[in-house]
Amino acid sequence: MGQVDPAFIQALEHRPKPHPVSAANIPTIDLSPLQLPPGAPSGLVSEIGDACRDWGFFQAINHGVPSKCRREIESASRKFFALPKEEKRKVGRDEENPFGYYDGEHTKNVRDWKEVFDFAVKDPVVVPASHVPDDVEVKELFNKWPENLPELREACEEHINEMETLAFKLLELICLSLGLQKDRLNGFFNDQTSRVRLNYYPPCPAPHLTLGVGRHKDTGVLTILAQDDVAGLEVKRKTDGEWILVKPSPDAYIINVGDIIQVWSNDKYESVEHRVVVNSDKERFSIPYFLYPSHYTWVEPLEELVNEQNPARFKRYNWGKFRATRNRGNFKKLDVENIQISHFRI
Ligand SMILES: O=C(O)CCC(=O)C(=O)O
Ligand SMILES: [Fe+2]
Repeated sequence: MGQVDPAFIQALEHRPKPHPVSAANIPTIDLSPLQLPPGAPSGLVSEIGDACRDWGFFQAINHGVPSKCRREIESASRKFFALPKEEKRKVGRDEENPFGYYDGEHTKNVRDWKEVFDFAVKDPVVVPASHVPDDVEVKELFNKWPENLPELREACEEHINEMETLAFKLLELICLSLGLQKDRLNGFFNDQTSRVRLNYYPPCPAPHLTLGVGRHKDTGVLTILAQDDVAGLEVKRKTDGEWILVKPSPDAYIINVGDIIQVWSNDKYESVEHRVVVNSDKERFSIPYFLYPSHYTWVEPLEELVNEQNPARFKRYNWGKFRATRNRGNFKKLDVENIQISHFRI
């Protein structure tokens, strides 16, 4: 324990189990029916609906993303994190702009054993100037790219294009599975605030005491994650609360529904807790793409999905202000719990 700063040490009940459950796995869904002509019969929509309802997570194969694109961003990410700290800090995150490199993130007030590099899908992206509810001012945020690694920017921009296509296909499938028109949600993304994170989890001398990312739920609409061949992601199984280690599968993407889908669907699809365990000898890389709506979106249960028998379970909240409030907590340790959708529960 002496080797690790106490800021990283998890409370006893949150430490990783020595023998995680890995016999079970999240559902695997073959997306190749998306290549069929429209209207062709397939069980895809109900498979997606079942996975979203029962797990909140699934693994997508035959997703149509070229493996070259995946290899290029993975390789550029490795090169970036291998740079000296001073180089990485040249594109460091600051209180004004949350994009770029950062190695001090806290999840639920415990420091994560990781380094990250964040960038927005739209550059610049428009967000609220502050978390203060009455402040209507907005600001533009620009991505920061390392000058000495131009291939990082190229690979990331290619990745964004591929992920965007996949994200909107998945969103259509999720809409259909909820009985909605397939484009029902598209209007929320006109000024989308989506972002991508490169995660680097260095080997850790005390993996039994720390986490790469503490338990959390993703705040956005959905997340598309590329993980490398080192296991680390654990998903909380809905049936019994057990942490399930997701087995890496080359080329697959791991999809999970975020808090916004939970609210839109009025709890039909829950945003499920997950975390990342680290290990003492292997480094691990992962790349989540977080699909986020326009900052001015008011998130609330969709009117088609509420009625007298099933009234709205959440009050509406403003997405941009929610994120701005959350970003304060990620940047420094706060004395209060981070903002959660549960605070808007009716
Ligand atoms: O690294 C992973 O496998 C997951 C990371 C994650 O959950 C996140 O960044 O929100
Ligand atoms: Fe996450």
